Formats: sequence, structure tokens, C-alpha cells
Amino acid sequence: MTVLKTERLTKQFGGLTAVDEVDLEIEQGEGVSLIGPNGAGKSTFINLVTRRLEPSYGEIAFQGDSIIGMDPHEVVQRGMSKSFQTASIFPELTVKENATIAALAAEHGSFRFNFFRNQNSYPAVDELANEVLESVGLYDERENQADSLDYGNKRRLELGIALAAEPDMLLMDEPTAGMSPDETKSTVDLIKRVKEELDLTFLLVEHDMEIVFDISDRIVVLNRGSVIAEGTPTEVQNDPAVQEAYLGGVEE
Ligand SMILES: Nc1ncnc2c1ncn2[C@@H]1O[C@H](COP(=O)(O)OP(=O)(O)OP(=O)(O)O)[C@@H](O)[C@H]1O
Repeated sequence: MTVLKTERLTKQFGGLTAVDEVDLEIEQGEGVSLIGPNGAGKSTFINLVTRRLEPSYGEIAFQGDSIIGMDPHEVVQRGMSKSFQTASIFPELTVKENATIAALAAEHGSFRFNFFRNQNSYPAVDELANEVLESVGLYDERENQADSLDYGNKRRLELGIALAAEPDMLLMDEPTAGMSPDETKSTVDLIKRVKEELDLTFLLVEHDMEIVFDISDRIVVLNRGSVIAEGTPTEVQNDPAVQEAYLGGVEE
């Protein structure tokens, strides 16, 4: 099943075309990375998909329905979550309380899961919060105040909060930015494990090629707003157009 589909998606800022007729499809369970040199249009693309920016023209369908014209929160309710680079943690609450609030918000915000959980709602929320904390490795920290977590664990909690909404697709914008090599490795391992366990569909924007090649089923390469290559990590790595785009970026 196709989770996300863009067709000729375009964003112009004055005379500059930041995203130029991008066709992209992400299937259920697929992990896709969007890469490209600085200014390629990656953030603009993500902002279009999350409805924070209005496209100049083109189509975006999520779960088969057009989301053009929707507010960002409606898209979240439909199952698109964004993790990292978001101030989603309540610092004064415990880890467990943070996960519970996220799970509750999903209960009330989503029409999909209310159907299954209409009766005994609180136990279901509690169970979901515990499951999420286990899956991000924070179950033992559950009674601690969120503020007391170290940097790596705070990022894990952010991922947990995003997962508690049971997203159909998770967007991640540089999830390991600012992390130490150890924290980076454990976050990458975590994303890989969560993807396997929960059959997570994700779209990742990341500069670190080692992470991208390690974590992605498929890579889409943007340059000056256009898709210049697409394929498995090996295919993309060996693509002359990609090598040229990156080398060109260095020369400029
Ligand atoms: N709000 C805006 N107004 C005008 N131009 C913009 C705006 N946002 C982005 N741009 C321009 O659009 C182009 C694409 O920018 P974007 O931030 O999407 O690239 P990126 O691939 O995310 O870059 P980076 O890797 O450096 O974050 C750039 O030339 C940028 O200057």
C-alpha cells in the first residue's frame, strides 16, 4: 500500500524553485531517506508534506487521500508524525507521564484507533505508554523527571512520544544532530529495531551518509529542487549524477 505519494510537487519562492515537480512514493513499511547538498530543497519538501508550507502546485496524497488544503494538525491526526527537532517533551513531568500524554492525545486525536479502544480506554493508554517506553529503552527510567534525562535519552523520549501516536508514517529531520558518536549509534540502532518491530514507515532527512546508507531501504536524491537519483543505498552510492551533485556542491 502506498502511504505517501507526491506528484509534480512544486514550491517556488519568488524566482527560486526550491522543490521542482517532485514525484515521490513511499510504501507501507518502507524506510526512505531524502538526501542532497545544502539548499537542495529537503526541508522545503518536508514542510510541504507536513502542510507547514503551501505548494505552488502539485499533489500530495497520504493514505490515498489528498491532504492539500488541510491544516498541519489534521495531517498529524491522519497518522503522520514528525519526530526530533520538536519541543515535544514536558520537562517537569515524568518519562511515563510524557508517554501517557502522547498516547492519550493519539486516543482522542485519531479516529482510527478510537474504534478499537472505545471501552476500556485508560488501560489501553497505559499499556501503549509502557510498550512505547520499552521499545525506546526508557521503561526503567519511567518514574524519572523528563528533564533529568541525558541528551541521548531525551531524543529517545521524543521518538517514543512520536511513536505513541501510532503513526502510519514518521518523518525524521536529522535525528542524530548534536549527538555524540555513541548516542548516534544507539539512536540508529533504535530506529532500525523499531522499524522491524513495528513495521514503521519513515521518511528521513539526514546529512550523515553513513547513517543514511545503514538505515534506508531506498534513497531519494534531491539537487536544486529536483530528484536526480533514486534507488537502494548501493545504487545511489554508485550513481555518477549523485557523485557530481555532491562534488559540485564542494566546488561552489
Ligand atoms: N521561506 C523561504 N523563502 C525564500 N527562500 C527559501 C525559503 N525557504 C527555503 N528557501 C530556499 O529554498 C532552497 C531550498 O532550501 P531548503 O532549506 O529546503 O534546502 P535543504 O535541502 O533543506 O538545505 P539544508 O541541507 O542546508 O538544510 C534554498 O535555496 C533556500 O535558500
